[in-house]
Amino acid sequence: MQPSLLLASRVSESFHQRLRARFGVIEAASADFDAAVAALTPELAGDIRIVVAFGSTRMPAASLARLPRLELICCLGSGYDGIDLDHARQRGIVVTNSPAANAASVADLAMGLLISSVRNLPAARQYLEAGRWQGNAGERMPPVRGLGGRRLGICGLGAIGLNVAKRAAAFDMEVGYHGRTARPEHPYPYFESILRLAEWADVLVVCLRADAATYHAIDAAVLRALGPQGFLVNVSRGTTVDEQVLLEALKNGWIAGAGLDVYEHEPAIPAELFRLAHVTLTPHIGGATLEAAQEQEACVLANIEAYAAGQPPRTPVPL
Ligand SMILES: O=C(O)C(=O)CO
Repeated sequence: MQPSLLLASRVSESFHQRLRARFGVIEAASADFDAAVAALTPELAGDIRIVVAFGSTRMPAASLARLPRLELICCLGSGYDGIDLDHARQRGIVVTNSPAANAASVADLAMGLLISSVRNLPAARQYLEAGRWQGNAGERMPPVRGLGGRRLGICGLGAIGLNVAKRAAAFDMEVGYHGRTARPEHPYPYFESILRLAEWADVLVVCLRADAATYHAIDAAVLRALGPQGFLVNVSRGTTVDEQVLLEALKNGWIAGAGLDVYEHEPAIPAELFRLAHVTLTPHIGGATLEAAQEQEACVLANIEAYAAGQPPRTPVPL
């Protein structure tokens, strides 16, 4: 009998077919992992050896415990913060991610959010909708400072951060960064803390891995240091930013605006954010390009094939 695999996130048809060729694929009956696991009969749950899902899928110990023969969790994407890693470690469950597979895609979106923020795209649309664009010589939206020459502070110079830096250079921006360690092999100035980076930068782009060390790394002090002309873009995880403090900052003009793809309690978004015209919001679509999906799925397949052949996983995450 083929080992069972629980597919908890949407994937391409070709990937689905390849999984079906080797495993008994059980599709999650709900977009919520807990509900999907709760909906399985004990027999089905007892057969599952592999879970494939986006790494932001919340997989708490209580649900993982209902899969007693689980051996491998493969994350589509770079993050794996949704998984109770202590539980995985204690049970010897191997966890893999797809490092760098979606870095270009996420960096593209970061630039999109950056341009949208700096050039006021949500407000521009509202301006049109309100019928304020009248005649050729009529009222125009006030000019703003362009991107060229602005200082871009990257929090986290991993694969995504490096792709952001490359794109920013094409926009004639100055790049600096903060990360766990300095990376002298890259030409950008290193700042010893996010606070120092925020003092220097006009725009902060957050590309941090979510863990205990980066929880609420963007706090009141950082936002105040970024200042009333500054913008925040977050394409990493919502937990890296204190969302309540960010709301205060946006409402009270501590910063000029924000572009957000990720939220602290996804998929819930504070309703107040929708009322702010200087905020661009997207529903965690950083990695949602066909190219990224293809690379992520190839990486998951390589890990699953190694597992099926009794070999070490290709891209395990540290447990
Ligand atoms: O790679 C990931 O984990 C993502 O969430 C991309 O947005």
